Amino acid sequence: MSDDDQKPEDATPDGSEPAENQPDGETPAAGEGAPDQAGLPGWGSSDKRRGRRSGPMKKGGDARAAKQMFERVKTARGRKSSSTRWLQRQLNDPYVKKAQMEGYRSRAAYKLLQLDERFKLLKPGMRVVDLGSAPGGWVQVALKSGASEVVGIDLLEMEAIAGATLLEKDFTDADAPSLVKAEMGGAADAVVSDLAPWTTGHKTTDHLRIVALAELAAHFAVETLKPGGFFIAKVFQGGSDSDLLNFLKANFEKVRHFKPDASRSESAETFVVAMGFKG
Ligand SMILES: C[S@@+](CC[C@H](N)C(=O)[O-])C[C@H]1O[C@@H](n2cnc3c(N)ncnc32)[C@H](O)[C@@H]1O
Repeated sequence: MSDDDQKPEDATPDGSEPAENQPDGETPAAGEGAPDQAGLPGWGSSDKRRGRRSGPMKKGGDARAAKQMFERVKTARGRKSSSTRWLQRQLNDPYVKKAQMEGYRSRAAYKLLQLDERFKLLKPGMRVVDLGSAPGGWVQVALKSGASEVVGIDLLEMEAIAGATLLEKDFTDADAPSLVKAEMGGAADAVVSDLAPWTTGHKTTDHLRIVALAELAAHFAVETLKPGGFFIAKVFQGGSDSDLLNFLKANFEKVRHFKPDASRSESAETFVVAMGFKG
């Protein structure tokens, strides 16, 4: 695989963060346009979002506002310090604010937008499968790009999005791929996967779990895509996923790695993008 597209400054080593019991690299945006976090099982409990460092404070008014937020967070009773760190990071994350302002359900939306900006993937009329779709940021991006059909699947319940079919199901269930295909009712132009297991903080374990999901997604893509279609999957940097890469290279014209700016630099996540499905 060519790493031409990999930004070296983002190549943080795995395990640079303390143990976290949360899907790596993404959390839903709070506030307007975002689902009520408490209403999302798994995502809803801030106790599950642990161990993140906050970003740097901004100068001027933003800094004052951030400090007020920080103090409010700091003095909250009964909240674990890990939850306070998560909340503090959320409050200071520019992509969380942008998602709230622009009506995206998650800051993850900007990852797909930036992947699309880099590789020019999404086109009007496309049929898109979104694996690990909750709370729905990528679904929104696909629909905004003019997708004619979007089918999303997630372990978590998702609030409906007009124009999309959303399945609440474990994608690793034996019948999940056929259910998604049945909902599509035909071949797809794109299979995108932001699937992220809860991380344990153990580098090797986390890497193996995310690669297993990415491999499952890749095999599904090869069974589902039209010739010329594309596949995106979240993976972790710094591990050996040569089986996945060899599989993608054998089935697609071009395979690249790319870490969008919206992917936090301290997160080990990156994305593999496979274009031009050979059919
Ligand atoms: C990073 S989040 C996805 C964010 C989404 N792309 C967005 O834009 O809102 C990862 C999602 O993968 C889901 N997930 C993890 N393992 C899964 C599985 N086995 N089956 C279905 N969904 C899974 C999690 O529930 C979580 O919602």
